Amino acid sequence: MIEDKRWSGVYSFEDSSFLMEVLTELRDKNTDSIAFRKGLVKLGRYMGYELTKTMEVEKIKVETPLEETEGIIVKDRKNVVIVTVLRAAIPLMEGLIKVFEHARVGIISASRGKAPKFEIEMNYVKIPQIKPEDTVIITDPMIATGSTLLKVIEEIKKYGTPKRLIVLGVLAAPEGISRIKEAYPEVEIFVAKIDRELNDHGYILPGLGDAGDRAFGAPIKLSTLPQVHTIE
Ligand SMILES: O=P(O)(O)OC[C@H]1O[C@H](OP(=O)(O)OP(=O)(O)O)[C@H](O)[C@@H]1O
Ligand SMILES: O=c1cc[nH]c(=O)[nH]1
Ligand SMILES: [Mg+2]
Repeated sequence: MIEDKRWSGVYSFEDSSFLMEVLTELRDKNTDSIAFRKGLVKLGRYMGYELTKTMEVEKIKVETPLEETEGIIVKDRKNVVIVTVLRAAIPLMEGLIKVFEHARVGIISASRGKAPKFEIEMNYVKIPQIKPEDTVIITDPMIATGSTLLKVIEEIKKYGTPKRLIVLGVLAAPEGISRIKEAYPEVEIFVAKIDRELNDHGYILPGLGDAGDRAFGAPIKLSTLPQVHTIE
């Protein structure tokens, strides 16, 4: 993992050829949604594993069948709250929870409106109580304008003050990172890669497109459905 010099507490995994290969598959426009979801699960799992390297460990004694020896436990692994931002973070969370199997899980729905306002609709929030010993990991694959995460972090803070507040994503734009770090300097950000910029519609370049749509298919507005059935 590499700390980006432009901010403090912002890390990418560009030094991991394995993670960069998974990211390359996600970027590819020909990758279908099955492979896309699998890629996100993989990234969640292996970025979660990398994250454990930043956690406090405690030395313990362990009895093998033959003799006593030294071992360790990663203390903070047991005090994790994963907050999943719908929709695109679902597969990422599936991978992450394999590393943090004790995690309590919060779910927040967030949907970003169109440019230039990027208003965030957030109407489903279920978050467990956050304790001082907790590490909160917010999972959202894309940090674009940062509007979604600013609103999500503001909400999460109502549930308690954790030991660490971490954002774990796949791609980020510098604009989004700067907005989050300005508002919440204590938040740590871990992403597979920091991309170049945003386009006029708020999409990350070179990016991977709309993560939610690529993982689950593009939603349609009910009003555009042909009225083939009537419900009596
Ligand atoms: O940093 P921002 O500019 O706020 O954009 C990032 C958000 O956009 C996407 O969600 P989207 O609103 O597309 O919802 P979806 O996951 O249901 O597709 C993505 O999953 C982030 O939550
Ligand atoms: O590039 C982007 C920006 C926001 N949300 C996405 O899914 N992709
Ligand atoms: Mg989307």
